[in-house]
Amino acid sequence: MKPVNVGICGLGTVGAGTFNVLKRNIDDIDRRAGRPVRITHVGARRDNPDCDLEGIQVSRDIFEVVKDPDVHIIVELIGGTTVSKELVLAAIKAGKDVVTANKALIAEFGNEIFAAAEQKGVVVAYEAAVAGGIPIIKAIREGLVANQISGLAGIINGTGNYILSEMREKGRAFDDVLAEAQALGYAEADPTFDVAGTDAAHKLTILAANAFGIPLQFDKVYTEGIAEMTQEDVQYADELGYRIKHLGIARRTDHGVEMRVHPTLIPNKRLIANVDGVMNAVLVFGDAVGPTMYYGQGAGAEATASAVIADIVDIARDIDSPGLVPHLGFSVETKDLNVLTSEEITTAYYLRISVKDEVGQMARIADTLSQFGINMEAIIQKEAPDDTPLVPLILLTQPVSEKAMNSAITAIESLPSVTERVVRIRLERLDS
Ligand SMILES: NC(=O)C1=CN([C@@H]2O[C@H](COP(=O)(O)OP(=O)(O)OC[C@H]3O[C@@H](n4cnc5c(N)ncnc54)[C@H](O)[C@@H]3O)[C@@H](O)[C@H]2O)C=CC1
Ligand SMILES: N[C@@H](CC=O)C(=O)O
Ligand code: NA
Repeated sequence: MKPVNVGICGLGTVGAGTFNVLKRNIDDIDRRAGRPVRITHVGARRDNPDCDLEGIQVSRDIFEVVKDPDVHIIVELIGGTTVSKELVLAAIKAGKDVVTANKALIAEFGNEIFAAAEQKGVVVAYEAAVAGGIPIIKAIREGLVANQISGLAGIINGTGNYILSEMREKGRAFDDVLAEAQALGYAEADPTFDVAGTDAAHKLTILAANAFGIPLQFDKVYTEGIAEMTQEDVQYADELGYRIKHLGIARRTDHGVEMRVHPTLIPNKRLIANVDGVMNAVLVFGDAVGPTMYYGQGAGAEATASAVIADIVDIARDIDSPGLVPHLGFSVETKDLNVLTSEEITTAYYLRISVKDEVGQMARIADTLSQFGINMEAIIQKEAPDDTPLVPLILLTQPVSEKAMNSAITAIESLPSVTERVVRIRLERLDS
């Protein structure tokens, strides 16, 4: 069989991982692909000491890789959305298939990129862009094709989960764990993408499009990060039988689609509540299959390389008849499912309210909540910490619209006995 020639653009964490795993496992990969898969050209600003580039053409200008007539597949691993977009569109224009790990690029410009690829009859594959090594795109787009998917919830940022896990298990400081995640190659070039939830929002955009057959709509994802998480809330949640995880949630309701990313309390008996460290997990609810969960390493050089190479092999297998699976899983998209605003979303809540230690405060707060139709499921009152006269009240509510919760919190914060901001974290049972 004729070999398929691969050009890698970007030789950082994932680029080097891809280069080395492909080299290490080449015998099995070739047998699986049914033809030799060869890296013939690398585009990199500088050589990477982890990669032996002997016998491989190296260009400092990545566009030289696209111009190389012998390269069939362009692997974009430079990140960002400017040069990478130019590179991917140039590759498509040149009639080449593309593999990318770039979730920002796909979430923000995927509609345009896929349209260009379909017009040209080439493939843009992006398994590595969501949940690293977990084959979640393949699972949703192919394995679950029989199902109407009602929703999904995932831990889809390895850096964030690593930080939250280390804070909870070892009491480590946020910045210290983030620096370690950067050194391990988990974090984005700009780690605020991880911390502020943007990276998870990019991935959720892609998951929701594949689950529901809707266009990519990154700008409609409600996004909160993990920067404000405190040890205090992690501990109180634990006492109530919950873990706090940073989740991406997409759900199809009678009123529209929810797309949101935020810290979430989950009952600690759920499998997904026990996914720790850099591991990711995505729970998908299909009407025929029921709940299924996909678990694995969400970041890191070789885990991500695993997904990049899977895409390369998929393309190599179908090189003469590409494009059998639509880019976002559906051959016909629906534009009829509107995306709900955050105020329209209904969830249960964890609230931590610091009140002056005076008689009747708990009743006053319960009364204020009930004025907005909010029922409580649980309430605990803690001792005032040594350095403050304020008593923490911890409440769990029944599901309520965010609009009602916003109004209730404004009313509570205006009570004379409440002098600090109310902490709120959404709570999901994840049983359907
Ligand atoms: N690190 C991880 O665990 C994961 C990363 N990704 C994605 O993979 C992509 C690459 O990420 P990393 O490898 O972590 O980043 P990185 O920063 O380690 O590597 C990027 C490489 O591209 C090079 N580069 C950037 N612009 C270039 C240009 N114009 N010409 C030549 N080289 C250029 C940089 O010098 C660097 O070596 C990003 O889109 C990222 O979001 C996806 C999943 C996991
Ligand atoms: N920075 C990302 C890398 C993988 O997508 C993460 O931490 O999950
Ligand atoms: Na993946």
